[in-house]
Amino acid sequence: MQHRHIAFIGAGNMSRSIISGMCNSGYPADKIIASNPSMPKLTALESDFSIQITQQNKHAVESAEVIVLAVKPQLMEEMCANLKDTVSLDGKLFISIAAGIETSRLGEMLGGQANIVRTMPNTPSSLGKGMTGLYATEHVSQQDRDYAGDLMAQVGEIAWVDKESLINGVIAAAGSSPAYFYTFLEAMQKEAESQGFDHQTARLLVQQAMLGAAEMVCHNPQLEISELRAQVTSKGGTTAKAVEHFQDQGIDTLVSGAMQAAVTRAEEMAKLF
Ligand SMILES: NC(=O)C1=CN([C@@H]2O[C@H](COP(=O)(O)OP(=O)(O)OC[C@H]3O[C@@H](n4cnc5c(N)ncnc54)[C@H](OP(=O)(O)O)[C@@H]3O)[C@@H](O)[C@H]2O)C=CC1
Ligand SMILES: O=C(O)[C@@H]1CCC=N1
Repeated sequence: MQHRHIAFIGAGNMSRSIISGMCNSGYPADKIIASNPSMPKLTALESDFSIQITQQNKHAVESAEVIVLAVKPQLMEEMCANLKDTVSLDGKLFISIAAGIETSRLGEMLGGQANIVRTMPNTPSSLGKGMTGLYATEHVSQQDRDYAGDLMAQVGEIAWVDKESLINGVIAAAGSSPAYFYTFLEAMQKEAESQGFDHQTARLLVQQAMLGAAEMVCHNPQLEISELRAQVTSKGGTTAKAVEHFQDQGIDTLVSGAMQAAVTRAEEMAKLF
C-alpha cells in the first residue's frame, strides 16, 4: 500500500489499536502522527511504536495527507470546528471511525469537505484480527478508496458497503460485537467458577474453547456454522441439552434484539451529533 503521511486526531483505544496494527504490518512510524489533548496516551504511543506525537491537532493535520477522525462522537463537532478555523483542509482525505456520524454531517463539520471515507473498525484491530466496514462518498477517488481499504486491511478483514445506512449494520455485527462475546465469556467464566474452577482456570477453559471455535469457523468456510454446531452436538448428549436451553430461552430473539438496539442507538446518535 501507499505509505502516506497520516494523522490520528484522538489517541484513544481505537487509534492505538489501528496504529499498533499498522506498525506491526510495517507502516513507517515516521509517517504516523497522533494528536491528543493529554500526554500519557501519546507518550505511550511514542515509546511503543516510535510514531510522532503532538498536543496540537493543527500541527498533526498540517503535515498529513490523510486525517483519521478518532474522537468520541459527541466531541467531533467542536474538534472539527477548531480544525477548519486554524488549518487548510483542502485536498486531504478524511477517514472517520466515529460511530453514528454520517458523512454528510461530517462534511458540514469540516466546512464543506467531501473527501470522506466512513469506517467502522473494532478493537481486535490491535492484533491484526480486526473487522472493518467502509463506506465512501461519491466524491472519493478510486485511489483514496484503495488507500483507505488498504489501511484498514493492515489490521484485519475489510468489507465495503455501498449504502451508508449499512455502516450501522457493521456496528451491530462487528464494531460492537467483541463486547457481546466478552459478555458471554464473562458469564461462562463465572459459571465455571461456580462449578469449582479457580478464576484463571475458568478463564483458560472458556477462552481456549472460544478461540478454537472461532478458528473452526474460519478454517471451514465450506461448512455452515450450524453444521459445526451439529458436529459438537451428540444425539442425546450434553451439548444438545445446553443448546436446547439457549433455544428455549429465546437466544435468536435475544441476539437480534441486541443488534437492533445497537443500530437504533447509532441512528439516534446520527440525530444528536
Ligand atoms: N472502542 C471501540 O470499540 C470502537 C470505537 N469506535 C469509535 O472510535 C472513536 C474513538 O473511540 P475510542 O478510541 O474508543 O475512544 P477514547 O476515548 O479511547 O479515545 C478518544 C480520544 O480522543 C481524545 N480527544 C478528546 N478531545 C479531543 C480533541 N479535541 N482533539 C483530539 N483528541 C481529542 C481523548 O483524549 P483525552 O482522553 O485526553 O480526553 C481520547 O484519547 C469513537 O468515535 C467511537 O465511536 C469505532 C469502532 C469501535
Ligand atoms: O460503543 C460504541 O459506541 C463504539 C462503536 C462500536 C464499538 N464501540
